[in-house]
Amino acid sequence: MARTARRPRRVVPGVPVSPLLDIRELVVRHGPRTAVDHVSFTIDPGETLGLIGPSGCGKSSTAMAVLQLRRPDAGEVWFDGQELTALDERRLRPLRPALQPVFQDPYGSLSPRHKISDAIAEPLRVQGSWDRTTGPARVAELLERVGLDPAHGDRRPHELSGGQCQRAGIARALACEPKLLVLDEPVSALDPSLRAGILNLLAELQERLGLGYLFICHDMALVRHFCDRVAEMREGRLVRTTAVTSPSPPR
Ligand SMILES: Nc1ncnc2c1ncn2[C@@H]1O[C@H](COP(=O)(O)OP(=O)(O)OP(=O)(O)O)[C@@H](O)[C@H]1O
Repeated sequence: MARTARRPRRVVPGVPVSPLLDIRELVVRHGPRTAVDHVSFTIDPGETLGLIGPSGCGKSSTAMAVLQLRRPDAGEVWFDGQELTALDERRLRPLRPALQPVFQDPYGSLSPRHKISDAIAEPLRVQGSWDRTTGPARVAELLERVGLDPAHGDRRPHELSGGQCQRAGIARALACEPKLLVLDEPVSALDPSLRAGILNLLAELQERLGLGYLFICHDMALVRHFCDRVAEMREGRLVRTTAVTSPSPPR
């Protein structure tokens, strides 16, 4: 894998940073099975926390609860100073755009029937920020921001490569002006030659926009390469959280 820029976070000494995301004693059950068992962690603005562990240890269940796509069975999710777990759906709705997922399967995250430009415009329409005059230029700007030609907006997902499609998915997430991206194995389905490009894009967006990332992954080398801290899960529990002190050597 080509070298990916992991830049040190801009932290002003002596100035405390309030966490963007604060997960407290999170519990998610699927029927009798406890998938997430009293998990706690924080993510600061501009920070990347890697969440790693074997298949079935509860990473995606944690992600779904963070996104509030699955309400947890116990525990608290605090985001940007608000307790999401205390809000009903009506009060949660305006906060949802700030928490955006990017999933593993780039084709599965976009409707096969719709043009890429429509997929990116949809969150703008839903939020009521779509304007027929300025909207298309905003979509073009988002496509350019993720390294796509605005002409790609006229294509459908199957007419793009996996890497281009993942970039379009990221553009759609950015349309919501998020503060946190939940990246669930965002490069695992991609050809290794495309992975560094997506990771570099994510690093650049984080630098520019100060986004927090929850980066879910199976691959410890990749997590150490890309993240500021690493949280390890086993059988639903968080077994350790460690800071990544120095970037892994180039391969
Ligand atoms: N909708 C569901 N219904 C029932 N059980 C589920 C459901 N989703 C997950 N599980 C179970 O909960 C446990 C945790 O699954 P989860 O998908 O969160 O783990 P994961 O670490 O993300 O796994 P992977 O890396 O394979 O995606 C597993 O035992 C899984 O079988």
